[in-house]
Amino acid sequence: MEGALSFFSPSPFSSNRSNLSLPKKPLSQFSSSRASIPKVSPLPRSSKRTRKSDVRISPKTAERSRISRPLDSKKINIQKLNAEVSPHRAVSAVRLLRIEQGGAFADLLNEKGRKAAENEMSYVERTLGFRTRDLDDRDIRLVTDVVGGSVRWRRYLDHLIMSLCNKERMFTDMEPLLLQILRIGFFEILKLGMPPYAVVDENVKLAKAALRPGAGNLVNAVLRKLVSLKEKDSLPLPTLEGDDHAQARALAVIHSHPVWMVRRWTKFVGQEEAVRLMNWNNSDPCFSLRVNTAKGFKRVDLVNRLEDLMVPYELSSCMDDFVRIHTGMQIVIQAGLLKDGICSVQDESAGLVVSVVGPQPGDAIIDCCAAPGGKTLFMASCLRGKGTVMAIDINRGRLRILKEACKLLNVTNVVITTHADLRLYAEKHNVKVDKVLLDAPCSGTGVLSKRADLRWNRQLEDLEQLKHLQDELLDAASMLVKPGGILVYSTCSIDPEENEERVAAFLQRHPEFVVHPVHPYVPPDFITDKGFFFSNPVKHRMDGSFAARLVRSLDYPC
Ligand SMILES: C[S@@+](CC[C@H](N)C(=O)[O-])C[C@H]1O[C@@H](n2cnc3c(N)ncnc32)[C@H](O)[C@@H]1O
Repeated sequence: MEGALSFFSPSPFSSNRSNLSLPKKPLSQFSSSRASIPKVSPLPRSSKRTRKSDVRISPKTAERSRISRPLDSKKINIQKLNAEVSPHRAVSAVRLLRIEQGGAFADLLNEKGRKAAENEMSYVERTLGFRTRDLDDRDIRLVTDVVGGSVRWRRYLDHLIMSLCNKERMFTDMEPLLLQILRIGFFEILKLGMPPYAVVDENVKLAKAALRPGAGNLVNAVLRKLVSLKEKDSLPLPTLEGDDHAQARALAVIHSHPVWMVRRWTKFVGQEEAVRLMNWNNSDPCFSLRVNTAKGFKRVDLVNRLEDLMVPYELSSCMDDFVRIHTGMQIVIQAGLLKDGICSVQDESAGLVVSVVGPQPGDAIIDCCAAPGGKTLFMASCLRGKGTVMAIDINRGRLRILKEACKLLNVTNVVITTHADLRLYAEKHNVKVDKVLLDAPCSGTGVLSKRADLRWNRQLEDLEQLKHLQDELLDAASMLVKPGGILVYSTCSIDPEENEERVAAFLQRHPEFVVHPVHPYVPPDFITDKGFFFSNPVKHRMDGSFAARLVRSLDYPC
């Protein structure tokens, strides 16, 4: 579970649709050609070939699209400015292209907001050969919404795009940039409710400028077809019919998830609950802030700052140091609340896992898979300067982020970082401590609302590998627990095979451990009948997390 705000963590920008200020021009100004919707027909063979070469990115553009260091903004040639194309669409299209090529995350604009925006524009220039005007705050919000949303709704959008192309080949052969532009247009019309003809017009302009006039015509035709079908309320979406598999496929399109996830959740919790979960995953993420007590701040200080900034908040009902905000994260960032170490972005579910560990001043704790450090930092602040948290992680880059965060939050005096593979570390070192947290690598199915692209990066086959790794890491972590000490196993997965089943398998292999029910540590609403902690995204309106508290018996020799 990644609780700390970092480049790897979810974008802190709340996707706040109610804050969207839609294009201010009257509709009529955008709808230059409301004439009949051209039919998108397959091209004749000969012209198709011509067109195909036409639609491919030229070698020069392809070269530009190669992902490398962004240009120095000072060297930018003003002649490359294209004032016609809307900045958020150009940036979104290039960003989506980079995500597809594996060169970027969906959650893009972190606390370095302005700098990130400048970098994004450099990528636009490299890829498209022109810049647009700079992104303003509204554009940044739009990029966040459009990129996150287009990634999240990809299966749904692609189903519709494919249905509106007359031939499947036309969709499968579509050049990547053109596909991104169509996804943006479909998402803006169907999910952001932007004025449709403005969306058509603007995306046509982008396609013409970024590709060629023909691509603009195609975007025009397909988007207008969409607008017409939407107006008639007859979008070509699958219906819930047939056997379980057919229904899962239909749900996977309608709610834009992988079929395997739909099938799995339907099996575990039933179709209705699976649909609720998918709706949650598709909803705008809500963020929580943890006040940094290690720097002497109290929750009331954070609340006062939020009130000054007019950011609406809710006090967490289950965690004293936390507040929830649904909107206004960008304001929080710009006001420097994170940069100044007043608070961190951390989901309450991650905070509750720390409650299960129950760190007390004077404890010696090992956080086995610690980076980027959300839980390490919270545990460290609970120690109030007495005791230690050893933060182990195999990933050097993520560990570096953790170290920086320790400095920012003033907890370097109690945190020791160790770059190691936990399995090797546990074998080589005879260290035994009071409390060990293993926040294991997992499928992340509890955090899909915040991690827009995660659902597409996970395969069913990954589960087997993950389960194997989780078992190995549990065995290693158990070696670091002193007799009478505590081992907390946690994940940000909602899958029983990564949670209860891993604990059951561990207890079979390690009779020296028993389950210690989590009743004293978290509210009753979060406790399973086996005494584990579990936050259910639908029920608790937070990320899904699991934690088991295991105690090493005093009677077994180490
Ligand atoms: C779920 S994340 C941990 C999130 C972290 N606990 C937090 O709250 O910010 C899992 C971490 O396990 C680390 N990891 C994976 N395999 C590991 C291994 N063999 N030894 C140590 N760390 C490992 C990954 O690098 C990743 O940072």
